[in-house]
Amino acid sequence: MRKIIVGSRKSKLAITQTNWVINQLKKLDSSFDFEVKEVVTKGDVVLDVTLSKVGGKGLFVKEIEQSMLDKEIDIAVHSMKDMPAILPKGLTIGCIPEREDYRDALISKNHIPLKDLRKGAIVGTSSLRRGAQLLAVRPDLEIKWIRGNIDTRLNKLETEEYDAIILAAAGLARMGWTSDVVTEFLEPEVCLPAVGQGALAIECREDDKEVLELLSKLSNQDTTRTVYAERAFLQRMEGGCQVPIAGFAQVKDDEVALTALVISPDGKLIYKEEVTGKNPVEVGEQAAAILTEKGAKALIDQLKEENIIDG
Ligand SMILES: NCc1[nH]cc(CCC(=O)O)c1CC(=O)O
Repeated sequence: MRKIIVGSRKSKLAITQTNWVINQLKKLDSSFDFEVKEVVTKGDVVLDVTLSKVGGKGLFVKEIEQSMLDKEIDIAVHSMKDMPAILPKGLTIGCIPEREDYRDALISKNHIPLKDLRKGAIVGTSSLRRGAQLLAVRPDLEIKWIRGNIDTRLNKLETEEYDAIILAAAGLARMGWTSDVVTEFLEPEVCLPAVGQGALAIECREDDKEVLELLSKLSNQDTTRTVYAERAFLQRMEGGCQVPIAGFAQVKDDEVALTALVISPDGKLIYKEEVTGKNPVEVGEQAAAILTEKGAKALIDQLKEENIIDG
């Protein structure tokens, strides 16, 4: 019986996601053993530094990918939104399971909703995308950088001067914490999610036929199509986790409907477009072309030059 070695980061969320995937795979096919191997990533070591200053996207996955190429591990479970647009040679996304809650969630002291937060309230987030979209509806808010794992951030809301923080609902849901902590779910009209938010990516070696066949059983078609559209858009815009770009797609009547957004960090300049079509990658590329035409790419390039975001 083959034992599949599953690489995982050490955070509670990473371990929870990894164990969830292993349990699903065991239910779908009982002919494999599994072992979890913890890998420390650069992203975990530098949690206190602003992510965009130390290399942004890819920080959480690089070491894991090297272990996979070196055959120390066979598969790895990642949050899709932490995945770089382009994978290293030899590796592939073996499957994308069904998406969890895609929304961002507001967690505030005394459960005060967004519209009732005091004037000038301090909101903690390390995401330009979230900060910009909040400022678009509440320009008076003060966006303050916050770093750390989900549990660290929830702790900082209690002990530091934040009035509220924003976290992905999916992470909270996977940890089983949603009902205890969430004040308000932010719908995509208010805060469009990050590309891939709420979805998982299971990465493996391209030539590992046995693992690919196993993983295909956990694939979800709608999620795969929507994530492909979102990532095609992201790739064309040359953005990353630390760029104020958002993209969220849903399947409607067998078509993929993608809403794509590029926004200035102060929330004042908004480029937004909805594109629908049968072919996910074409939908994403078309959204990128339209936003580029409107001037969104110029904004991204300008931000890069000003060094506000990582190149
Ligand atoms: N940026 C970090 C990150 N990467 C993935 C998740 C969990 C949610 C998901 O799987 O999309 C989180 C936490 C958060 O954004 O609150």
